[in-house]
Amino acid sequence: MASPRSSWIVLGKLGRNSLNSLWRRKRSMPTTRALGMFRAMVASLLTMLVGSLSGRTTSSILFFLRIRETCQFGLKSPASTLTSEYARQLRGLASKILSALSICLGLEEGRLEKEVGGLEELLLQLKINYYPKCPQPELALGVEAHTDISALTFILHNMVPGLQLFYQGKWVTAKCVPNSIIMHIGDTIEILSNGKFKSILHRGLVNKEKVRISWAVFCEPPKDKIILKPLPETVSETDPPLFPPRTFAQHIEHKLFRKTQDNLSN
Ligand SMILES: O=C(O)CCC(=O)C(=O)O
Ligand SMILES: [Fe+2]
Repeated sequence: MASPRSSWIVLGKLGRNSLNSLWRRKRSMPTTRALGMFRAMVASLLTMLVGSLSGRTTSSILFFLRIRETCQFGLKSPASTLTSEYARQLRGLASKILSALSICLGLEEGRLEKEVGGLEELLLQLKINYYPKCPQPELALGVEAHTDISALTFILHNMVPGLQLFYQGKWVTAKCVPNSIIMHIGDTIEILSNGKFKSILHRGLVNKEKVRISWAVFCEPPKDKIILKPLPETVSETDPPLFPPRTFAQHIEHKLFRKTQDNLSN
């Protein structure tokens, strides 16, 4: 496997070159998709601009891509080959981790993998987070506290601290360990395991001196095909189901609705 270090260099290049490449290839793409991508990028850049003009330093999602689409765009650069290789390797890693988690739950090895859609349906999505430098980091928040909706999330970053995890009632800054990859368990696994594995609450902070960039790959089940609910083996009389059955799409909707309600009541 390409080492995490070489992978983030490559992904960094992808982040920098993607606007140009997409512009160049825009004509050969279906118009609606090209427009969609373009709008998303303009929105991200505007967020950055408004943030810096108003003195409010925000983090920006600079880019949001499906890895499979990246490959289909056929970006003719070493980034395209390495990015798809990175996706392929991550997919293998996800399988191994899902096997280990299944065994921990007393399930058959391939069970969780099957429950999240198997090889065919599990979707890998890449999101690049760009955190601008901020002279007063205590007044700004990059990515607000959340849990990931994914089954698993894999993160590489440019070795600038900023990721924090809510652990034992406190925010703890994740160490920057060279040549390592960060993995989160997301809501999907929390639901299937009936809360035996926790989807970790985390956030991203801006840094006073350095730009921070992170590349997060979310491994997600299909939106509508699968009903997510605690697996029967994880439920008992003393361990009743903690989550109602919902598709992934319904789970996202439920989270957004809850967030809106929370905001309204604050
Ligand atoms: O920037 C990071 O390290 C984490 C970002 C994150 O939590 C996310 O994109 O969901
Ligand atoms: Fe996250």
